[in-house]
Amino acid sequence: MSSPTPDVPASESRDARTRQMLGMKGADIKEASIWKIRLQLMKPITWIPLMWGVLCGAASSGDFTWSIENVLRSLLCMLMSGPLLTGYTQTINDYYDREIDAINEPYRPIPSGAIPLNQVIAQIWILLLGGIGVAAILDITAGHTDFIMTKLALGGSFVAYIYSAPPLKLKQNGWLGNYALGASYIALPWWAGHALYGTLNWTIVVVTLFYSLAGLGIAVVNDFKSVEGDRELGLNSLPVIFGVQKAALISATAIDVFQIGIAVYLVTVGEQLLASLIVLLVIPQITFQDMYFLRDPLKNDVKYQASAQPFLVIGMLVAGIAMGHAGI
Ligand SMILES: C/C(=C\COP(=O)(O)OP(=O)(O)O)CCC[C@H](C)CCC[C@H](C)CCCC(C)C
Repeated sequence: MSSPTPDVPASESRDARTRQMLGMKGADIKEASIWKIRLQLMKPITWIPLMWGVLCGAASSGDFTWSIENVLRSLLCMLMSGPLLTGYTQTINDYYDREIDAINEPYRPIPSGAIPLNQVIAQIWILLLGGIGVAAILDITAGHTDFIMTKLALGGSFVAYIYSAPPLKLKQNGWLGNYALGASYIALPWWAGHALYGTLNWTIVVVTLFYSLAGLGIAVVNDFKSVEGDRELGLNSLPVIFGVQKAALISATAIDVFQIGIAVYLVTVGEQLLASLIVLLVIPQITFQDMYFLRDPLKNDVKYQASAQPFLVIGMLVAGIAMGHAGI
């Protein structure tokens, strides 16, 4: 084990290492193995929502049963959506952001020169092909003749590409970029989980795209950390377009209204009990918005996410179970 950098306190150095392993911001560490650098590029912390989305989809299919085979297939699907395809997404995002990062976060793996560009490109291809390959394996083992998992993996990878790469670079547009983010964290893995066990249908597609508008609200919360930089670089995030306070209100409204919208929909399909549970799970989120986020979005964005998000993600699973139960 290497010792902490001499002029940095041990606890700070440990914190930087943990941040590096998870791919969080503030991972400013000088010496690390190339594998840790590769992992840092893949930002493991961001895999979690996409892996969770697969569970929600499996639940909404109504056809998941607890067998070793099904558990293994779920794990394979999570490997595809998390480490492989989200890892690809994050690596390609850092690749196309390398010039901006050289100004804002020069210690990141690419601008700091910790990994050569040709190795980054190789990593992008390996993760992309790995993700598509696993999707094809899932299709073959599930007997899908329409190769739905492969199509979803290809579609998701394409969205990830246009999110980060010019000329479209969706992330430059506050609405489009954040909706793409919301949909890829809620709808896409949900469809994958659903299609793995059942048949993906238009109702599930439309309902989860509606749910993704709550994801848009969540994605906006992440824009408060970089308002000044985004303004200077011409990135039209919602806080840049509307100002901090109004953008926070839009974000909180989207988060609450679209979750409640899902609860209303569930009532219409006869799932009153689980719909009420979703409404109950929105209440603490509103409380944290009032306590932290709306009072000072710039200071409390991370604290708000950490406090409120668990209630949103539990609500997603409840919605998945309700849809499965209603036979949608
Ligand atoms: C790169 C992403 C977010 C980072 O954005 P940003 O540049 O603002 O953040 P940094 O400050 O950290 O640089 C995520 C983008 C997600 C993308 C729109 C689509 C992802 C697609 C899925 C990975 C595909 C999954 C398909 C599967 C489940 C079938």
